[in-house]
Amino acid sequence: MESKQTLGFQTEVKQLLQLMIHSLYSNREIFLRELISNASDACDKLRYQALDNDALYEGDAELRVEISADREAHTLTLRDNGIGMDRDDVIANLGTIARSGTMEFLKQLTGEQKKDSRLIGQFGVGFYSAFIVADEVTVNTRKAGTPASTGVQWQSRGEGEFTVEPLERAEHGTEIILHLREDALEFAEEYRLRHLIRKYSDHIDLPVRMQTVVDSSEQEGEEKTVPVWETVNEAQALWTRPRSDVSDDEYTSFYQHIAHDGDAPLAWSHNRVEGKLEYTSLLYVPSKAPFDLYQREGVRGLKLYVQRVFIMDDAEQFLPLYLRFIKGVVDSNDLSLNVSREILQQDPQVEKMKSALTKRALDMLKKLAKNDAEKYQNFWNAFGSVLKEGPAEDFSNRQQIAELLRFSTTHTDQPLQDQSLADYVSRMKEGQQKIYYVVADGFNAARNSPQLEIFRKKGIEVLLLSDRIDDWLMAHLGEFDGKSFADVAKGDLDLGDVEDEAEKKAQEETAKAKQPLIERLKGVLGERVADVRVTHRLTDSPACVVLDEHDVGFQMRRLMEAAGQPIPESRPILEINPDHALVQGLEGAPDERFDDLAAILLDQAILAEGGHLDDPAAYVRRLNKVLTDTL
Ligand SMILES: Nc1ncnc2c1ncn2[C@@H]1O[C@H](COP(=O)(O)OP(=O)(O)OP(=O)(O)O)[C@@H](O)[C@H]1O
Repeated sequence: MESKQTLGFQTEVKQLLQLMIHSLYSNREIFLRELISNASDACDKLRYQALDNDALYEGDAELRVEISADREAHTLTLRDNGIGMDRDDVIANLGTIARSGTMEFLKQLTGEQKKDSRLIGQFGVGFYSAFIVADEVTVNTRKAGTPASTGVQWQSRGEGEFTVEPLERAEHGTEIILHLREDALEFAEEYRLRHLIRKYSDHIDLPVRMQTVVDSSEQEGEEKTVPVWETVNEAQALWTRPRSDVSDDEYTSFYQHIAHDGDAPLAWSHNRVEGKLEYTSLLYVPSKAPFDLYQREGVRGLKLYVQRVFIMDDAEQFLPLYLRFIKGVVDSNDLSLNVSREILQQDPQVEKMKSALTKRALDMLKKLAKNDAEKYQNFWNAFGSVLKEGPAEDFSNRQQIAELLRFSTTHTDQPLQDQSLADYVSRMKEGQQKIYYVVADGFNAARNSPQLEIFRKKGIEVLLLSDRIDDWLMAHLGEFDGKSFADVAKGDLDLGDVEDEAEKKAQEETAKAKQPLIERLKGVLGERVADVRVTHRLTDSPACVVLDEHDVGFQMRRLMEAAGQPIPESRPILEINPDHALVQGLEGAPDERFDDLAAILLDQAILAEGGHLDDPAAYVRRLNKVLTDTL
C-alpha cells in the first residue's frame, strides 16, 4: 500500500486558490452550493452505474447528503454516499489537473468581487471554493464497489500543496471536512445552514439531511443523547412538479444548479408532453455566453434523465447546433435506461423530441421578444450571432428564426443590433419591393459604404451587416413577409417602384451619352473588371465596385480566403458616377493620364469596399504621379 504523499497543486490551481482565499469575500456562501452540487452529481453517477450492477450500492441504496457542524471544533462536514473516488481520481480531480475552465476563469476575472464570485461555478472550479471559508480541508473518500482498505484521505491548507494517504473506510462515498476560518464561523450556525441548504438544494432530487437537535431522553435515570437526522430540503426533482407549484426563485436556483451560472436566466419553458411520446422538458435561456460558445468542442446539450434517473450531461442530440446556448433538462419516459450517445444519435424518437424541443425553444424566444424588449436585447447581444446560423441549419424553421433576428440599420445608424425585420418592413417606402442590405467587415465600413449613397438620398432603409456569419445568413434566409433580400453591392441597382418613369428615362439617356467613356475604361482596365457601367447609386463617390447577382459576396470571399479554401474566380463590375467631377474630368484626359486615373478609380473603389489590392505599390505610385501633376 502506498503511504502518505505530498504533492504540489498545478500552477493554475495555485493561482485560483490564492484568489479564493484572498479576494472573494462578497458571496462566500456559494461554497455550499458547489459542494452540495458535487455530492448530488456523485449520487447521480452511482445511481446510473448501479443500474446494471446493484452491488455498487453496498447495501445502502438510499442516496443522500448529510451535513453537520461542530461549533466547538470549528468544523463543517458534508458527507455523501455517492460514487466516491479512488487515489488516482483524487489526485487528478483535486489538485493536479486544472480543468479547462480554470484558465478561462482566471482570464475572465474582472477584479470585481461580485462578478468574479459568480464566475466560479461556471468554470468548474467548484470544489476549491471550499477554501473561501476554510483554512484546512480534509476529504475522506472511497469509490463504491472497492474494498474498505482502498479509501483515500486528501488534505490541504490551500497553500500550494496537498497530501494523499491511504485510509480504511467502511462506507463508500465522500466526506469533506472544512475547518472554518475565524471569520466564517457563521457557517457552523444551524439556522444559517438550514437556510442555505433550502436555498441551494430544494430542487434537487436528493435528500440533504442535517444532524440537528440532539434528542435527550431520560432513560433509567441516565441522560442519553441521540443524534437526529432530518431532511431539510424539499428533495423533489423540480421538473417533476407542476408548473403552478414552482416559484420563479426556485426555477432560477435550479438553473443556477444545472448551468453552474451565478446569474439568473432570462427565460424558461417547462413542459410535460403526453401521448405517443412522453417526456418533460425544462429549457432555459442564459443571460451571458459561456467562454466556449464558438469552440467546436464546446460543452452543449441538455441534462438527460430517463424516468427520473440521471443518464448523462450534455446530451446534444435534443437541440440543433444553433440553439446550443440553451440549458436545461429533458426527462423521457420512453427511452431505455441504458441508452448511450450512439443510440441517441440513431433513435427516431430522439429526432422527434428534437424537433418539438426546437419549436419550444423558438417559442420561448419569441415570447421573450414580445414581453421584455430589454431582456431580449440582452439575449440578442449574447447569442444573436449563434442564432444567425439557424436559417442555414434548420430550413423548416427559418421563418420563425427570421422573426427573431435583430439588425443594425441605416434607420438608427448605430452598431447596436436592435431592429427586427418586421420593423424594417413597416418602414418600407411606397413602391419598395425588396429588403436591402450591405455586408462589410465592420460596422463603420458598412455604414459608410459608397453603395448606400442613393439609398440615403432617397430615404430607403438598408440593413448594415458586419458579423462574420452575415453573408451566410442572408444566403439562406430567402425571404421575409413575401419580400426578397437584395445585397446593394450585387447586380443592377433596382429600387423597384420607388423611382418614377421620368427618372429611369433620364438615367438611360445618361448611360447612352457616356458610352464612349465606358468603352475607353473597359479598354484600359481589361481583365481586371467583368464590366464597366454607369450607375446612379452614387451621389458623393466617383465609383464603386459591385458583383454579379450570383457571385460569392466580398465578405464571404475574404472568409474563404482566410480559411484557405479555394475561392471561385470572379471579377468585380466597376460602376461610375457620371455626375462626379473626377469622372467628368476623365472624359477629356489625354491617354497616359486617363490610364492612371482609370486604374486609381478602380483601386479606390476596391479599397472603399474593404478589399485589398493585388498591387498596392502600383496604386501609390500612380496616385503620387497624379498628385504631383496638380502641384
Ligand atoms: N463529493 C464528490 N464525490 C465524488 N467526486 C467528487 C466529489 N466532489 C468532487 N468530485 C470530483 O472532483 C471533480 C472536481 O470537482 P469540481 O467541483 O472542482 O469541478 P466539477 O464538479 O467538475 O465542476 P463544477 O463544479 O462546475 O460542476 C469533479 O468533477 C468530481 O469528479
